[in-house]
This record gives sequence, structure tokens and C-alpha cells, in this order.
Amino acid sequence: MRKLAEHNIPLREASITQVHSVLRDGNPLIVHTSMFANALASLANPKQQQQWVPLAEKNRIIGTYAQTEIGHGTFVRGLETTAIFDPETKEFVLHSPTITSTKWWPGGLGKTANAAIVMAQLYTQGKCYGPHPFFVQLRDFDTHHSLPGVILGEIGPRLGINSQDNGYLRFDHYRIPRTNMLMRHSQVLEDGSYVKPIHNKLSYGTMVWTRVAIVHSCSKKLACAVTIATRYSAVRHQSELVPGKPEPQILEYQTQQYKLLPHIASVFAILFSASSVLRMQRNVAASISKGNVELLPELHILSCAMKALSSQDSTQGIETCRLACGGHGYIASSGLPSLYTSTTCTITYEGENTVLLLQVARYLIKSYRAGLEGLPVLPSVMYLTAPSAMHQSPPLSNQALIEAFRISSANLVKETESRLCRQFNLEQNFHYAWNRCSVALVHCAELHSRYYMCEKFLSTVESIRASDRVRSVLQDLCRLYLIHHITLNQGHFLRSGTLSGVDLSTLEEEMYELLAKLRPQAVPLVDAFDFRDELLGSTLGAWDGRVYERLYEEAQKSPLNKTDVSKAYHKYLQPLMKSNL
Ligand SMILES: CC/C=C\C/C=C\C/C=C\C/C=C\CC/C=C/C(=O)SCCNC(=O)CCNC(=O)[C@H](O)C(C)(C)COP(=O)(O)OP(=O)(O)OC[C@H]1O[C@@H](n2cnc3c(N)ncnc32)[C@H](O)[C@@H]1OP(=O)(O)O
Ligand SMILES: Cc1cc2nc3c(=O)[nH]c(=O)nc-3n(C[C@H](O)[C@H](O)[C@H](O)COP(=O)(O)OP(=O)(O)OC[C@H]3O[C@@H](n4cnc5c(N)ncnc54)[C@H](O)[C@@H]3O)c2cc1C
Repeated sequence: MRKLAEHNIPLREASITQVHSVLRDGNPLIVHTSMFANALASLANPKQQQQWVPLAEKNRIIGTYAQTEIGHGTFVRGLETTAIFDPETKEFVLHSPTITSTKWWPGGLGKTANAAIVMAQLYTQGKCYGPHPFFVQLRDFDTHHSLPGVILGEIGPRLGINSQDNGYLRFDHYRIPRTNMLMRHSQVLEDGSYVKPIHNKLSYGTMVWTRVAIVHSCSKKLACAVTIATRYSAVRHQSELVPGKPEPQILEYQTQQYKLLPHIASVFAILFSASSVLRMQRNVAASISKGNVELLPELHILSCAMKALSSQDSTQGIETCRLACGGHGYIASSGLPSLYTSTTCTITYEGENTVLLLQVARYLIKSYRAGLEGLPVLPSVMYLTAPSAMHQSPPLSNQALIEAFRISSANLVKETESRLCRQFNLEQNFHYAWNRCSVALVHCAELHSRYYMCEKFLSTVESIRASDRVRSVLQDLCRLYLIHHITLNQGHFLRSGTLSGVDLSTLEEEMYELLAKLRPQAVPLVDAFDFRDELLGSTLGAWDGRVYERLYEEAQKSPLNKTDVSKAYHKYLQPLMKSNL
């Protein structure tokens, strides 16, 4: 915090990589500086912002975002915490009526935060208006003791991010002023009447914002992992490529190139998609402030799609990088284990991926049906009902591959929608029919999302004007990305008839050539991510390549090496050795 202040960097703008470099196993302030700060900025009205934002910026108030309960995470409408308006005192009474209503998970809630944005079911004049956000003080701002009526704690060790204090929270008829309801979009007036928002999902805005932030952070985390694994692969020599010849760098093996290069490409694909979603988010935020919510559904769906794909890709990519480093990838000082544990949680939090993909699928099916009826649909899904013929692009050109993605995606949506109709005819219930088709629906969402990511990668690379040579390397990388994802999804392309078996083997051949062509670019590409050694924090990935020396130096720091004979020898081993057991 002191360093950021010294350099005049608001914490909100400090990149996740910088934060990760200092707190590799989780940061107790991350939800304060991200979700809490965003909720105040986007859900509080100007008067409330004047009241709380300066205090939050000075870290006098440290907040968290308390939505998930022990019984409900995904199903936000099912939250049980209540906020009942008392017109006598002009207060809301917050209460946790059941064990399942206990708030559970919020980052920093256990010990760090003294306030929270709490999502609770709003009741006024005897009616429930669904989940709404409230600013709630949890601890005394001076003594840090939890306040009467607030029951707080930490939830215990997790797979990773254990230096963050994820917490639990219960309320016992805890009273807060009426004006603590975040009132930018909806209000409860003094007489208890409810003023509804211009769109009833505006109170979910902080989740949308965070999903977009997660996409960006996933590209950074994956960039760290590929940097470590690629540099290590250039230093590590193992086995014989040609019998009797010296051991080659492991990066010479085609299988190693196949493990790393597609994930280097993935960093760019995620990064370019993140930029595009961020642009859209800014446009939507500007429109909302003018009272226009037309593009909100598109932003919601795109952020769900990109959050799901980027968290899945980066988590798998980091694990592949760890495995690509053999045994040394398993050691904590490689940096890879903490990258994995702090990234795999992005698959679950801020909307579990399957659930988010089903949101995307719902939108695809609705848009497809609307398109068939000639109703207007938003630009990103117009292709679903556009004529599904290949255009005049040269066979197997990048443009032709993008068209193959587009047509295969449209084809899968069409096929799944027919299955949904058949199932509906059998079940006579849309929701049961939907569930019976949900595996196929998730595949539709994944293919649509991959199409979007491929398209963004290609269009961004094609627009690079600064350097022909840089563009040329990125074009090869983009080509590798397209072909790699086509080979992983061959079934969809064969089913749609967009690519033949011969096309697929031609593309596969080209992919192997690209691996060899890109091999000399692997180290320069990751060097260009420009991570300082301090940021990477890896014995395997440091810039100077002194892998073995660093591993050895790090081992000396193990607490077990402080003495030659450990305490455990005297306490357990020696008695065991003498016991004749
Ligand atoms: C260690 C850190 C390392 C890296 C992190 C880096 C960067 C990130 C920065 C900071 C973050 C740090 C830590 C994060 C910690 C985690 C925090 C959390 O997890 S907070 C809790 C998050 N919870 C969720 O995301 C819950 C998921 N569930 C939902 O969002 C919704 O309920 C769901 C999308 C499932 C919708 O459910 P459904 O039953 O369909 O609902 P509903 O009736 O509500 O929807 C009907 C209608 O509304 C549309 N809709 C839904 N949501 C939105 C929305 N947000 N905006 C616009 N529209 C929405 C929905 O599509 C449907 O539309 P139609 O009727 O089809 O038109
Ligand atoms: C590290 C971490 C940090 C977190 N930080 C916070 C925080 O700061 N604040 C906060 O409020 N919350 C936080 N959370 C909670 C997080 O948002 C939830 O865990 C997440 O939204 C998933 O909800 P759940 O745990 O209830 O899973 P569930 O919804 O119970 O999911 C379990 C399984 O059920 C499936 N499922 C659920 N619903 C459906 C459906 N409709 N259709 C098909 N399948 C379904 C899912 O796909 C999944 O396979 C955090 C969680 C983690 C792991």
C-alpha cells in the first residue's frame, strides 16, 4: 500500500500481477479495492458516494462484498438474508433467519473488513422486492470489534489463497439507517414506498464488472505461467533427441512445443477479448448513466461467456505449464502451484462457469428463435439466422476458418434448439426439457464463445500497423490458435460440413509446421510480456536462466535446514528406531 501511494497509483489500478507478486497466496484487501469500491461507484447515489468513498479511499472503511450464503451462491434470487423496512424508525432490520442464510465466502470478511455491501431480500410495506445492496458497518471503526447484532468469523483453510480471510456473517435483527440502502438505481422512500430501477438487474452490476476484470487477470496469470515454463524449457536439457547426440533443450521436443505455444497464443486471445469486453462495458456504463439499458443484456452475456472461457483456459494452461516443467513444476518456489490455486477459483467464483455458460445458451436460443421470427437481435448473435453458406474466402484461409467456426456454432444452436423442441413436446414443460438438453446447451455456449475469441484475436492482429515483423509473428500465433481449437473441436466442424476429414488433416499438418516455425519465437514472445523477476517470483522462470542455482538457494531457506538433526528425530524417530516395532 505504501509503495502504491509513493508512486501515486490508486490500488484499483494496480495490476493483479503486481498484487500477486507481493501476496502470492491471496490478498485480504482485493475485494475491498475491487468489488466493494465498484459497488460504491456504481450502485450508490452521489450523496452516498460523498459519504463513503473518501473514507474507503483512505482505507478508514475497509469493505467486502457479502452476497453468497452457505445455502445459496448461484441462485441469487434464493438468498435468505432479509432487510425489512421499519417505517417507525426509518431503518432496515437485517436478519439471518436460518443456518443456510449465513453469508459465507466473502474475501476479507473474516478479520480484515469493517464494512460490507450486503445483498439482502428487500421487504417494504409487506412486499418482497428481491435482492438489493446495502452498506453495512460490521466492526467499530476504531477498536475493530464486531458490533452488537453482527456475528463474524473466518471459514477455514482452502485449496489456495489462504492469506486471504474468507469469512462468514450472520445478523441478529441488526438495524441500519434507511439511507444505507444503495439508492442509485432503486429507492425506498421515507414512507416505505419502493421506487423501482430502470432495469431490474442493475443491482447485479458489480458482478458484471468483476467478471470483466477476471478476464483480464486470467490473461496475466497465464502469461506468468507460460513465461516460467518457456524459459525453463530453454534452460532444461533432457534425454536424447538423436541417439548419441548431446541432450537438447526440452523446447526442441515437438510435444513440449505443443504444450506451450498454444497457451502463449491463448494469452493474446484472452487479452484481446478482454479489451473488447472492457470497451463494451464502458459504452454500456455511459448509456446507463443516460437512462439507456438496451445493451445491458449483451454485456451480461458477453461477460459471462468470456469469464467462463478465460478462467477455464488459463487454469488448464497453468496446469499444463506446471506439468511441462516435470518435477520442478511441483515445487512451490517455481511459482506455478500458487498461480494454479489462485486461478482455478476463478472458475467457481463470480458465477460458476457451467451456470454462466447456460446463461449464454439461453440467450443464444432466444436470439435464434427471435431471428427466425424476423424480430430484431443484437449484433453478436445475428449470425445465428444469417444464411449459413461459406463465403468466397480462399479455402482454409483464416477468414474461412472463422466462417467455419461461425457456421458450426450456428449449426449447433439450430440442432440443439430442435432437440429442445422435441424434448418439450415429450415433457410438456420447458424447464424439464431445458435440463434434459443442458449438456448440449453448454456446448453451444462454448463454441459461440470460442468463435468470439478467435474472431477478436484475428481482427486485432490484422489491425496491427506498428511493425510488420511483430504482426507476422502474431499472425502465425493466431493461426496456430485457430487450428489448435479446430482440432480440439473437430466433431463440430465435421457435423456442420464446414470442414472435411481431408481439411482437418491438412490443418493438423500445418499446425505441426507452425510449432517448428514458432519455436525460435517462444522465448522472445514471453520476454515481451516483460515481467520483472520480482513479479514472476519463480526459481524456474527468472530472466537469467540460473534455474539450478536458484533452486539450490531456495532449498537452503527451508526451515528444516536450520539444523542438521531435526527436533522430530529426538521426539519421534529415535524412539521409533529403538522401539523394535
Ligand atoms: C484472488 C484474486 C485473483 C484474481 C481476481 C482478479 C480480478 C478480479 C478482481 C476482483 C475480484 C476478486 C475476488 C472475487 C471474489 C469473488 C466474489 C464473488 O464470487 S461475489 C458472488 C458472485 N455470485 C455470482 O456470480 C452468482 C451467480 N448467479 C447470477 O449471477 C444469477 O443469479 C444468474 C446469472 C445465475 C441468473 O439466474 P436466473 O435464475 O436466470 O435469474 P434471474 O431471474 O436472476 O435472471 C432473469 C433474466 O435476467 C438476466 N440477467 C441475469 N443476470 C444479469 C445481469 N447481471 N445483468 C443483466 N441481465 C441479467 C438473465 O439473463 C435473464 O434474462 P432473460 O430473461 O433471459 O432475458
Ligand atoms: C475463493 C472464493 C472466493 C469467493 N469470494 C466471494 C466473495 O467475495 N463474495 C461472495 O459473495 N461470494 C464469494 N464466493 C462465492 C462464489 O461466488 C460462489 O461459490 C459461486 O457463485 C458458486 O456458487 P455455489 O458455491 O453456491 O455453487 P453451486 O451453485 O451450489 O454449484 C454447485 C454445482 O451445481 C451446479 N449448478 C448450480 N446451479 C445450476 C443450474 N441452474 N444449472 C446447472 N447446474 C447448476 C454448478 O454448475 C456446480 O457444478 C467466493 C467463492 C470462492 C471459491
